[in-house]
Amino acid sequence: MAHDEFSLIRQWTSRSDGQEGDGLTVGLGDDAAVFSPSPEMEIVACCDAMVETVHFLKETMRPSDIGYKAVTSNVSDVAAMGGYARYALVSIAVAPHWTPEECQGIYDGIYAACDMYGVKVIGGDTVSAPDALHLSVTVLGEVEKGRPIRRSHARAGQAVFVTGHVGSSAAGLHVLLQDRQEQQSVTEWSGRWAKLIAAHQRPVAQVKAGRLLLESGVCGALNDVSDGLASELWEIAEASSVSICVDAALIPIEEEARACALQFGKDPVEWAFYGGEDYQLVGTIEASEVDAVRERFAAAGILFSVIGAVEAEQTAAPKLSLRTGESRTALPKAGYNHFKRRE
Ligand SMILES: Nc1ncnc2c1ncn2[C@@H]1O[C@H](COP(=O)(O)OP(=O)(O)O)[C@@H](O)[C@H]1O
Ligand SMILES: Cc1ncc(C[n+]2csc(CCOP(=O)(O)OP(=O)(O)O)c2C)c(N)n1
Ligand SMILES: [Mg+2]
Ligand SMILES: [Mg+2]
Ligand SMILES: [Mg+2]
Repeated sequence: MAHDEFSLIRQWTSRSDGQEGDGLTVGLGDDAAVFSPSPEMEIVACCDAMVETVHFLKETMRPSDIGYKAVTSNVSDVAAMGGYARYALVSIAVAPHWTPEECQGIYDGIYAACDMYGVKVIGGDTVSAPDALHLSVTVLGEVEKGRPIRRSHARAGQAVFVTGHVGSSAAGLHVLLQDRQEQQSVTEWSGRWAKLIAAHQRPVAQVKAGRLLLESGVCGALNDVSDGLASELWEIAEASSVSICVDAALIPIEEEARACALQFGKDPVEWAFYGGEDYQLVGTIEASEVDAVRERFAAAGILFSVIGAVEAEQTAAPKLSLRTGESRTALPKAGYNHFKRRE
């Protein structure tokens, strides 16, 4: 890119001009940003990166999708603590095969997601990279003091639930990668699998669900689904020293994902447990409060499915098991893992 980084930064981030106010005393443009959290709240901080070839290819994501999803995955982590996001810091390392226009597209997606979640971009970093684009986003959010929802707070007897559908993003990715093999372009896919492709490219963080769960006061543990349902449930079970049993028939899998799996000879339950990137919330609630929580979710128009139960830890029994009819099988601790790939 034959540009200097200073003019590029100005170009990409001009939408952050004049953003001071409402707790932000120094916005983007100085050495660092300065802000105060709202009274009665504490700060929630997280950071997720996206790397070309690992998290996306030019064939699977438009530039704006990359920016949008990088913000979403962070807002989703804040939602999984019961909080809401307020500020974002964006670090981008640009490889030579990315044009300034494509990078502008990434920022269009970043700002689109930030507008949607009420987040201000207050800083970042711009550097060059030799061979792949890296995008790292840090989000700072807020949650009521002393009330963040922890993944270690699942208790035996609680019900296990998940919001929305799981497995759709993996289905969309499968279609996109199939498409790539057939040398088509992402933009040509608007037909049959559009919903699944959108689930992969433009996931939605479940902020409202997280807030609702915090306000209910009956949520035990909570995680967001980035690596797959199995991995997230394992994390909850390990952190809480409990066992979890889920029922295969109760896993909310979209009709389109089932049809897609059928077409490509894949297993939709496998996508749900081991696919990842759904950014739904999975957690536990007091069993006696299931109906009340279900009603709150219905009123908010959010899909809420009870999928299993928390059990006391038993050394001989598996941490995570799947009930299919009368039989019960152990679910391995697998899912997306950066250094260990599933066959
Ligand atoms: N390189 C790192 N340095 C410091 N902390 C990290 C690093 N990578 C991950 N973490 C922390 O480890 C925990 C688990 O990370 P991760 O599995 O990526 O969570 P998630 O799936 O929710 O994004 C988080 O608290 C995260 O902030
Ligand atoms: C080209 C391509 N191949 C594979 C994937 C699948 N994939 C990449 S990373 C990932 C897991 C989520 O990313 P991670 O960095 O682990 O996020 P975190 O768990 O930290 O939120 C998945 C399912 C993808 N999105 N794109
Ligand atoms: Mg992470
Ligand atoms: Mg998470
Ligand atoms: Mg991960």
